[in-house]
Amino acid sequence: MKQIRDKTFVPFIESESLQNRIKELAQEVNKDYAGKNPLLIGVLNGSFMFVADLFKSIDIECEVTFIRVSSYQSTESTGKVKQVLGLKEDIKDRHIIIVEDIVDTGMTMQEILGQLASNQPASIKIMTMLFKPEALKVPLKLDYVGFEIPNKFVLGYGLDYDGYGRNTDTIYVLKES
Ligand SMILES: O=P(O)(O)OC[C@H]1O[C@H](OP(=O)(O)OP(=O)(O)O)[C@H](O)[C@@H]1O
Ligand code: HPA
Repeated sequence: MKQIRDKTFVPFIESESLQNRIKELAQEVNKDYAGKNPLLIGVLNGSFMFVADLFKSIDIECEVTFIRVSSYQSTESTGKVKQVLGLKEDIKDRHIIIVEDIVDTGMTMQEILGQLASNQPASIKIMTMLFKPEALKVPLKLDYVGFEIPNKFVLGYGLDYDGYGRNTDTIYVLKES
């Protein structure tokens, strides 16, 4: 069990399962993007651990960068998605893979997609480590999904509760009271 502020979390996805799945996702990228020099765009903060582990298992020519968007406070979405910040690279005619830790309502990803698509990339695909199908509020095609999970608040391996709890190699879920 793990206590973060006022909430208790229990183990949900162990490190070994996570790492095995990440290696499989990297193999898919190696196969799908050979010779295409893709640009991985990680969405900060949550994706930083996932991107780091994924990137180490990608062995084709490939670049990585990060953008920032913040929409969550506490354990519920505020529904307000801010602007995408920090993209310095020219993505025109590039093959883009957006890498997220989690797609929950999908609002963040919808906003990112819209803003990146307006820069005329050659292609855009989405990779997310976790996906909550029951929480999705907007139509989204997710190209690479690590794990589909129930609509429960999760923590760890980059995911936070009010900024805390990101620093674990296991993913935890909020304990039912
Ligand atoms: O599908 P949605 O309902 O839009 O939620 C997903 C977003 O929420 C989290 O980010 P958050 O805004 O918490 O910022 P953080 O990555 O800095 O923790 C997560 O990293 C996604 O970006
Ligand atoms: O379940 C979650 N946990 C942490 N951050 C999140 N951002 C969207 N959903 C979640």
